[in-house]
Amino acid sequence: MVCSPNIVKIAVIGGSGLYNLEGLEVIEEVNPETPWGFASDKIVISRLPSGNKIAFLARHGRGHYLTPTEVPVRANIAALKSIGVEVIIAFSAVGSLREEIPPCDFVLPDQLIDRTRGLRPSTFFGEGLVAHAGFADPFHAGLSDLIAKHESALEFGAKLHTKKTAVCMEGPAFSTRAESHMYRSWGGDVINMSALPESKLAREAEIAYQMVCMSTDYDCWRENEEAVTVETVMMNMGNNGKNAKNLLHAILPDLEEAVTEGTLEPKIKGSMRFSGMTAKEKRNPETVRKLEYILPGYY
Ligand SMILES: CSC[C@H]1O[C@H](OP(=O)(O)O)[C@H](O)[C@@H]1O
Ligand SMILES: Nc1ncnc2[nH]cnc12
Repeated sequence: MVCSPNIVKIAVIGGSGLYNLEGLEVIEEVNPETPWGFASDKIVISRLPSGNKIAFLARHGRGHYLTPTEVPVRANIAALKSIGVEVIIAFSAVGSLREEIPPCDFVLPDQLIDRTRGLRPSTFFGEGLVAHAGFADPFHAGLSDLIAKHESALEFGAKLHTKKTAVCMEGPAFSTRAESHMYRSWGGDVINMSALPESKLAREAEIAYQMVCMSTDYDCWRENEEAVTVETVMMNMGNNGKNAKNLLHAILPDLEEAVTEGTLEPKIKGSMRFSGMTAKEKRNPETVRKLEYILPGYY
């Protein structure tokens, strides 16, 4: 029997080098049309040993055909929300801006610097409905703590670093050396092209979101060292992909329990309920209708 997909609470977004979850029984693939279009690829729903389900979405599509700027992030988040997702673990290949984060180490950032350039739709709001999400802490502390407990699942001598700052740049070209030095001076620890608007849209959709960064290179700030290339990134993606799966399999039992029992803190569900600013009579009915898809009954 095919179960209803409408109770998949945990999702994984896979980035560069992580295009599927192996070793799980795939139940079905879904591709809902959201008010913001279709997701990057079909969402693959698998059964966990416990009987619970998990959703997987390849950020750039399976086969990696979307640039970071082209990823339909609103559709991705809305589609996950529509199948019941409450928690997202998002994997991302990152450049390291710190000596102590070598390639193959993992990082759980707790802060974020936005260096995207306004090319990506980055909110579900606007067009006749103004609302503001709290985003002081862009990642989920409870999820981060839960993941950090499983550092020992990492192979190849990889370490897991917590409470770091990620920089999200536009791309697709990598940074200049001057930019890389600037990000270090700003306090950036790792850099990618994917943390935004993904984390922000997850917050607007009331989904608990933690990015798991997998270091692939030292970007281009090290004097007299070769700057990052796709070749460097690919070289380390094999080990990182294996460790991503190791980590995921280690955290899932705790994560399933926390999600089932509703013990993850802080609570994200309900955080948008009083976020709206627009007077009822001034709200655009079309926008209200679209928002019903992610925040039913709120506006
Ligand atoms: C392949 S290097 C640049 C690319 O890698 C990261 O992708 P993802 O976050 O999906 O793993 C980074 O954000 C860039 O998009
Ligand atoms: N150096 C880098 N800059 C931006 N995104 C990246 N993803 C992996 N390495 C990166």
